[in-house]
Amino acid sequence: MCPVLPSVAVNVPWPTRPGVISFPSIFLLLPHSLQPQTHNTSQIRNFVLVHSITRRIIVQLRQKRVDTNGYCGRCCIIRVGLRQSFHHVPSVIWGSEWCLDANGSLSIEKKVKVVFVLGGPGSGKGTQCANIVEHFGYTHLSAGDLLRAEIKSGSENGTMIQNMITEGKIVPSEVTIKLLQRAMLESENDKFLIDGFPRNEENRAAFERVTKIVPEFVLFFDCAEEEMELRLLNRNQGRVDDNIETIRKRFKVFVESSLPVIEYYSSRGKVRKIDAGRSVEEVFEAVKSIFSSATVVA
Ligand SMILES: Nc1ncnc2c1ncn2[C@@H]1O[C@H](COP(=O)(O)OP(=O)(O)O)[C@@H](O)[C@H]1O
Ligand SMILES: Nc1ccn([C@@H]2O[C@H](COP(=O)(O)OP(=O)(O)O)[C@@H](O)[C@H]2O)c(=O)n1
Repeated sequence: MCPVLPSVAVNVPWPTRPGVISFPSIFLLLPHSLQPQTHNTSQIRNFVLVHSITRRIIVQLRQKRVDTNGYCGRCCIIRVGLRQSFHHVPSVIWGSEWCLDANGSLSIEKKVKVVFVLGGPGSGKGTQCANIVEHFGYTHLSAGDLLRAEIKSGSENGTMIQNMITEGKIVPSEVTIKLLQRAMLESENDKFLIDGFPRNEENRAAFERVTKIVPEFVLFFDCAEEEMELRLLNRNQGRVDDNIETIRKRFKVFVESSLPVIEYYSSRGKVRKIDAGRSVEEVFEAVKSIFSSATVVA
């Protein structure tokens, strides 16, 4: 019999340490027979730790039949926090790293390496990211793709996101950052190309404040507007924003809001600028040399 999980409202706090996605609220899934008030944690052998209880996780738990050691029936979820009680916690569950935080509470920690991929609309970010994924083992997270998927999912923010994209405007950081964080946590990889983000100062500052992640470097695809316009008009992906009116708005937003972000990182020596007006192959040659030397340095 599969465990029956109670629904739990979880308030997941923002992470607090540099380069680490940390969720101090850890939940222990236990067979009902081991109630929190009565159990001796050293006896617990049959459990799953999860960072937050989402519908997706509940479905996964049910499918995985976590109750594998002969326990059956109801399960309960308790919040735990004592370091000494959990010395026998296995180190890896579902590909995430687990450890104790500075306060001695259990947390999921996932150290991640991030490269921001920036450039005007149509500069070739997505095209080159696909190549980088293939050659350098990164996971590609396109902020635009995540936002479009959110619209499709029927999310309560869907209409707002749809309107912003149609107008070429930038979606509030909170929404985009949550999508990026979720995607990073759900991935088993620890190296991410974040494409099309941060797109303005608010995106940049909020991401840094919330995740404490500092990018390894920023890949900047520099391309003339005329070339980008031609590429977008020929992109042919049925996007609502690839029409001349919205394209012009996006160019304006790029110059006014995104270029200052690139300048910010440039003043900190983080920007690797590439002439993106050349052929896909030539651009990728330049990209390769940047990633090859970044790998050597790391
Ligand atoms: N170097 C290039 N030369 C010509 N066309 C390109 C080049 N890079 C990308 N494209 C094409 O231009 C369009 C926009 O590229 P894309 O990678 O989607 O840009 P972005 O992600 O920056 O908006 C796509 O149709 C793509 O096939
Ligand atoms: N950080 C981001 C990235 C994209 N977006 C929205 O998504 C649209 C498409 O972004 P995209 O990165 O997929 O495509 P390009 O404009 O780079 O071609 C943008 O014009 C914004 O409306 C956003 O609001 N915030």
